This record gives sequence, structure tokens and C-alpha cells, in this order.
Amino acid sequence: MGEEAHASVLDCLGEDQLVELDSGSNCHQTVTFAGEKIFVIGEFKDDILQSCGVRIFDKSTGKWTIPTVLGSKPVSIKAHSAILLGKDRILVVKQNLSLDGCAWFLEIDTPFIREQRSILGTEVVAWIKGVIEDDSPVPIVISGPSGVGKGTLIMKLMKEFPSTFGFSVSHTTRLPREKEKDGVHYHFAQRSIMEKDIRDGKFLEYASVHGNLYGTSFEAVEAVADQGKRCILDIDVQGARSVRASPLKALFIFICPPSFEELENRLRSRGTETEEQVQRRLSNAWAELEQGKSSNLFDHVLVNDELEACYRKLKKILALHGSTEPAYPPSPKSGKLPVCRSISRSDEKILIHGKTAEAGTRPSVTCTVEASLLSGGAPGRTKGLKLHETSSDSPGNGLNGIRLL
Ligand SMILES: Nc1nc2c(ncn2[C@@H]2O[C@H](COP(=O)(O)OP(=O)(O)O)[C@@H](O)[C@H]2O)c(=O)[nH]1
Ligand SMILES: Nc1ncnc2c1ncn2[C@@H]1O[C@H](COP(=O)(O)OP(=O)(O)O)[C@@H](O)[C@H]1O
Repeated sequence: MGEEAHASVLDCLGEDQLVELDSGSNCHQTVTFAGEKIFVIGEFKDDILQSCGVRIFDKSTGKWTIPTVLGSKPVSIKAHSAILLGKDRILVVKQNLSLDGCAWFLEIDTPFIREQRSILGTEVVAWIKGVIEDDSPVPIVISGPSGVGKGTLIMKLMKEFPSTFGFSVSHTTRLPREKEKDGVHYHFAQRSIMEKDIRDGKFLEYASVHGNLYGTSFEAVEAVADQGKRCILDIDVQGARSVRASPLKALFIFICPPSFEELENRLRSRGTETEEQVQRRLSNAWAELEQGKSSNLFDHVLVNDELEACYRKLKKILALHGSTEPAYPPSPKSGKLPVCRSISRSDEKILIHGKTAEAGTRPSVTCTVEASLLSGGAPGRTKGLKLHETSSDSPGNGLNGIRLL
């Protein structure tokens, strides 16, 4: 950060909690006060990529720090407003016109940040993207022992309903099988790189399965949602448990074999594993079957005996009739958020003062955010932004109520 910007920040000390360095619609940096620290968010001339950056000024030491930034950050954050929520995170609202990607959270002192600070020995912050919650059907988690037919059932579903379902492409450290393609079946990764990405908060869940590391990145799930499709995750029981514990709502389905002998037959006849690997998968299958059938983790347990019969049951659970692709409610992501001008606070509510894009239709709009509803979450984990219409005077673009969950 240049001397000029330093001076501007220091000039702001003692003023209100939120101070915009460059006032007006082209504000490039905001300053948020959090105890002894001051967080400057925006684009900095000295950042090579000119992407969104964070600088911290510590009043007690009088020093500036460039923190380690975790989570995927907003690509550009030229015009935005920011406000401190509680003591541990900053809400950043970009002046996007589209609802998707307009709201971000910067974690500054959550338990996760404190832990990372002590591990890394540096200042740490983490970005979380706010996502618009809509009424789209939730992702589907499919688990079951190796060789039970998960992949076969998922393939059938995606073939019959190509516009409805999308596969979450996991990362794995295992070697590709003959017909597997990188980026399609899995992202085949080096262990050290995958472990670093896990540390950097890029994974929704991960687990060590049959001696290899497997994980679902946030990006994998978001890529499917961005295509407007319902996401299918093929993950093991440990992964299913992690997803259950995460804010991602999902439907959990466990697939069982008709017998252990049949599972062994299928695994061997698939011919993709060495004898040693088959043995390992079979011995893990006992525990997986035990957990899958006895825990309350799964919403449905399906026995994959005769393939077509099992597939029909799966379609029934997913409310699919015949081969007609279901018509899902339109996503509000295409809606318009009033251009955010500034944010303020009133009791437990955060008010986002905006202007609509179409000049003359509605000169100013205020969105209300329930501050009390903001809590928890790991870095990279998305938060729900619930939109509700609060005004009936402009039905066309009346998305002027925001609730953050
Ligand atoms: N936790 C977790 N498990 C995964 C993920 N991707 C795949 N798995 C599970 O890892 C196990 C082994 O997968 P794979 O090597 O493809 O063998 P297969 O199940 O026999 O086809 C299966 O139980 C998968 O469901 C993931 O991203 N996370
Ligand atoms: N209901 C079924 N009856 C007989 N064979 C099946 C059935 N379902 C799947 N298979 C076969 O079993 C093998 C393992 O299935 P796969 O889908 O790869 O399992 P998973 O993904 O659970 O490891 C494959 O060769 C597949 O064709």
C-alpha cells in the first residue's frame, strides 16, 4: 500500500466504524474498524493481479500487514461497501447488478481464523461467498461400498436426464483407471497439492478411503449449480457425514448390495483393481455397510439387486416420472439487486442502501439483513442469502429484501 493510502486510512481513525476511502460509486477501498485492527479491503496498485486484496493496520503496533488470504476470493471488488458483523467477520457487498456473487463475507477472527493464525504464524483472513438460496432441489449424496453399483446408477440417471443432473467431480490421489479421464471422472491430484488445497479451505469434505485421499471441492459443487443442474456427489460414508455436518443441505442415499458375495462378484468382474486392492475394498465394505444401514445419516437405503428395479426406486425417491426432465423453479440468480451504495446498521439489522439499475423507476431502495442470523461456517463455505420481496410496488424487479442465513 502506498504512502498516500496510508495517510488516508490514518486520517480516518476515530471516525465511524465504516469509512469509504474513495467516496462515491467508484469506491475502490473500504476501511473497517475491528478492535485494535483496521481492515482495508479493495484493489491495491501494488497487487500484481490487481485482484481483491486485504491489508491490516494494527493500531497497537502501528504496523501494516498483508495477511494470508484463504478461500476463493471475489475476482474484482472495485465498487463495494463493507461493515463489521459481530467481532469476527466483515460483510462486503459489491455493486453487482446480478444477485450471484454480490455478497461476500471476510472472516477475520472466527475460531477457524484463530487456529490458522497460530498454525501459519501470520495474519489470516478467509473469504466466503454469499450464495442466493432458492427453491431448487438440494444436491444428492450417494454412498455405498466399492462395487455396489453407485457409478452405474449415477450414469443411468445422468444419461436419461442430462439437463437435470450434474456430477460433482471429486479430487483423488489414486491413479486413473484405464478409461477414466482427468476432470471428468476425477481430478487426479498429487497428494502434496491436494493436502495444501485442503489446508487452504478449498474442500467441502475430504476423507482417506482405501489408502487414498478423496475430496469434494467447493468449486466442484458450485460448477454444477452454476449450470443450473442438481448436483450428484458419489462419496464415501465419512464424506457423507462431513457434508451432513456442513451447511450444505443435501439428500443422502445409501446403496447396499443384495449380499456380500454379490458385492465381491461385481468388484472382481469389474476388473479394475488388483487382488490386493479388491481385498482392501472388501474388508472396508463391512464397516461401510454397518454404518450406512445403522446410522441415521442416510435418508434412504436402496438395495441394488436387479439394476432396473433399483434404478426405478431411485427415480421414485427423486420424484422423477418417466423420462421427462422435471421443470425446476427458475433460479433467482438472474434477478437484479439494487446497486449497493452503502451499508449501515440499525439495532440487529443491517441496512443495504441501494439504487435500482433502471434510472427513474425507483430512486432508492433499502435491503434489510438480519444480523442475528449470521453465524458459523468454515472458509470457502457458502452462506445462504434468502431473498424475499418486501415491496409490491414494483413486481418486475422487487427483489429488495435480503435475508442472510
Ligand atoms: N469422501 C469422499 N469419498 C469419495 C469422493 N470421491 C469418491 N469417493 C469414494 O471413494 C471410494 C472409492 O472410489 P473409487 O476409487 O472411484 O472406487 P469405486 O467406488 O470402486 O468406483 C468410493 O466409496 C467413493 O464413493 C470424495 O470426493 N470424497
Ligand atoms: N444391479 C447390478 N447387477 C449386476 N451388476 C451390477 C449391478 N449394478 C452394477 N453392476 C456392475 O457392478 C460393477 C460395479 O459397479 P460400479 O457402478 O462400478 O460400482 P461403484 O461405483 O459403486 O464402485 C460394474 O461392473 C457394474 O456394471
